[in-house]
Amino acid sequence: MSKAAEIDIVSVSKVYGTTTAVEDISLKIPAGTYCCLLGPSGCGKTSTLRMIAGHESISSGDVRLGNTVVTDLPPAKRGTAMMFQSYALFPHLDLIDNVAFSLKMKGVDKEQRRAKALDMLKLMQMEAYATRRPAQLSGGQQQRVALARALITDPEALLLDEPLSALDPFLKIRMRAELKKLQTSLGITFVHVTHSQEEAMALADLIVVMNDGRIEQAAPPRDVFERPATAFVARFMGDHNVISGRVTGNQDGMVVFDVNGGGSLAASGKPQEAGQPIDIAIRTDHVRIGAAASPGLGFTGIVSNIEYRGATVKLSVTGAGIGDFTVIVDDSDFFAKPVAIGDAVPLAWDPQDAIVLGRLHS
Ligand SMILES: Nc1ncnc2c1ncn2[C@@H]1O[C@H](COP(=O)(O)OP(=O)(O)OP(=O)(O)O)[C@@H](O)[C@H]1O
Repeated sequence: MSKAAEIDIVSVSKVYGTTTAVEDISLKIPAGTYCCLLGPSGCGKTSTLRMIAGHESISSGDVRLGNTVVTDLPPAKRGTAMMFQSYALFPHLDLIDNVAFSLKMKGVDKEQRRAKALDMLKLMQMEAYATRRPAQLSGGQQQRVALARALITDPEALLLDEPLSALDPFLKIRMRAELKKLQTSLGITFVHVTHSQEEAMALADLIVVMNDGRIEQAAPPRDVFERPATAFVARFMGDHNVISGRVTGNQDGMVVFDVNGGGSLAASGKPQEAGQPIDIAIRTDHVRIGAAASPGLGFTGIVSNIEYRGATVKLSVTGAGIGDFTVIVDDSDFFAKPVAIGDAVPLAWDPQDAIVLGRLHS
């Protein structure tokens, strides 16, 4: 196996006619990282992946793989391999010939390429199916063959475009674990495009959250979840309340702000100028039912919905200019002191749990 390479994306943009799909992004993906490009449909993640692969031209900027600038190199000369969403297997070829295909293109002789293809099928535990055709395989097996085919060139980086989206939910979780294991054992750089935050959290060493052609945050999963950089990231990752308002002052290391059309709250963050717009995030599971310890660290709202989820209960609350606030409480806490729809409940949180968010697009 070849070694992993760092991928360095330097001020890269992609313009299709009048659409800017990717706008001046810079990103370093360290060698051997499992990186997930995460974001909603149309945010530019596939375009970014295809520019790394060389399947899409780069409108401006550079991509470097290891020490080589690959911006103008064709896909086969980059040291990357791509696995497509649909797997793109050839229906008329058996698995050996499917896997051996790129070696055939490179002019490797038949015996040698078939032997290597069999090795790759062994790596993916598919050697018993070597003479079958793709249509005779399950979705998960087809995916393994597609992986074998991508890995046969000993790439320094494997690029995966929504690799799990064609699988049923059960298989998705199983293949997710297999992808992670494969990346760990090969040690090469993986870049995996997904719109599922759950998938990205489960797999990635580095999550790159994209929105509207730009990078909102690039950080390890726990940082992205615990310290979302922007309101977009907090909302996209889920399990956070985002509250917007305008700064009124700074007190005791807290920024004090008026909620749009509501009361006054405080959040941990650097001092800000009065009148500035502000967004803060509070994790839904870090909110308590009870009185706030000091002003600005809670509000009283009306329960608008209650959902039982087994281990937890989800409360929807409105109040103090906050239209839609979610509280996740442990089932035992909830049932020890249940509340009902229409009840007024005091909610509170600790100072460090109200985080001031950055504003990328303002
Ligand atoms: N070949 C193309 N020609 C014109 N516009 C394109 C082309 N490919 C992508 N786009 C546009 O560029 C933007 C980003 O697309 P891209 O496929 O990179 O996003 P994505 O985040 O991968 O979305 P999805 O998850 O839906 O694949 C979108 O607005 C899309 O319509």
